[in-house]
Amino acid sequence: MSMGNNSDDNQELFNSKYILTDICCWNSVQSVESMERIVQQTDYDALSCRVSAINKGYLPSPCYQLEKCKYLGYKEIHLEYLNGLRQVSRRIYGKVAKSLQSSYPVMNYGTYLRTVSIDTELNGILSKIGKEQRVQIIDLGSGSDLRMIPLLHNYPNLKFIDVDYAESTKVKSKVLWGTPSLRELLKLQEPQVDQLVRSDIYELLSCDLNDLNETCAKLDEVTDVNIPTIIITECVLCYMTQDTSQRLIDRLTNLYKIGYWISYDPIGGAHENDRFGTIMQANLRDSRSLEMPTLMIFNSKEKYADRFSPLETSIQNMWEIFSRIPQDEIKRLKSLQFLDELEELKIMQTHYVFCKVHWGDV
Ligand SMILES: C[S@@+](CC[C@H](N)C(=O)[O-])C[C@H]1O[C@@H](n2cnc3c(N)ncnc32)[C@H](O)[C@@H]1O
Repeated sequence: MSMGNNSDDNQELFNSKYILTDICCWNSVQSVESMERIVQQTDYDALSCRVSAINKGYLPSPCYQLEKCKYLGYKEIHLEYLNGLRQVSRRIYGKVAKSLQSSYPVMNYGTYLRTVSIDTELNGILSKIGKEQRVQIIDLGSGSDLRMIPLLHNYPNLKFIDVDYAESTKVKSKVLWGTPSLRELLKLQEPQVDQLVRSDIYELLSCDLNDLNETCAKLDEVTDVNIPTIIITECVLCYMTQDTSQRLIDRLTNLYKIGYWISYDPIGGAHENDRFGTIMQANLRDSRSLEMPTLMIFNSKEKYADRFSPLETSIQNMWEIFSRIPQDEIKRLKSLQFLDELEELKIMQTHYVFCKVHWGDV
């Protein structure tokens, strides 16, 4: 078994606490809403988790994000975005603020781990490519993520494309445009009626990733298939079906000649006594009518990575990544909040994976 302690007691703890709050921070049953809207709302959780990790000092990480990635103004960018969001939508801001109230240390650790892992990997790839040749990042299901801002600042040869449902991109577009500092950092042009903000270095695309033709047609307009391309799916493939996610992977890894894919997702757990995935699915279904169709299909690291076969792939669970954090950084993390649930952190983080894929040269 890959995940250590798996007792019923621990699973019940998860049932009552972490699984519910990790993905689903408010409890209203939303059976009347379409699945698209329900999935789209998971971005508010991701944003509130990030803001919580910033408020408590987990992010930005001095050794990973500041020293290695040279991210400047990380906290300020997020607080400005949050302020902008309050102007654009009191409803969404209220949801984000509400879920901030239920942020546990294990969740802050989880947000820290996923964020620094992706940022460090992105920085490593971009440094390897250098600043001479053009490169592009496509963040599929980007939600409110703001990592394009420090990356675009540090890499003048980079173009960044954020992709999400129309509702998400509309809100993000309004917030970015309505916040002068962010507008300036991204060199944004004023959006035309019914259009999204854009600039030479940044594109915000609205499309449903399940609609492959629409997605490829829109990407075709703003990307170059011949330059190195980094694709990010952070907590996104888990909301798609096996078929549609596989078709997306196959199509994009064929389309872009030189590519890197960074994917982060939960996995259900493969051991026969492992109830993490089934409890998570039940909680999501009951509390939000939300489905993760492949959680139990790609339930191990090996099965998750297999989706990218035969490409060069490496995959780790987040507990493995946690175990390699330098002692100084661990000491810093421990000073932020009292974490008495190390076993729970281990169970949770062995059920999240960080997958890196590469194809073509460079
Ligand atoms: C849990 S949030 C993660 C947001 C961001 N990647 C992050 O980690 O902060 C999932 C995001 O994926 C988007 N998403 C999921 N399925 C999608 C689809 N079929 N088409 C477009 N966006 C999708 C949602 O709208 C949401 O913004």
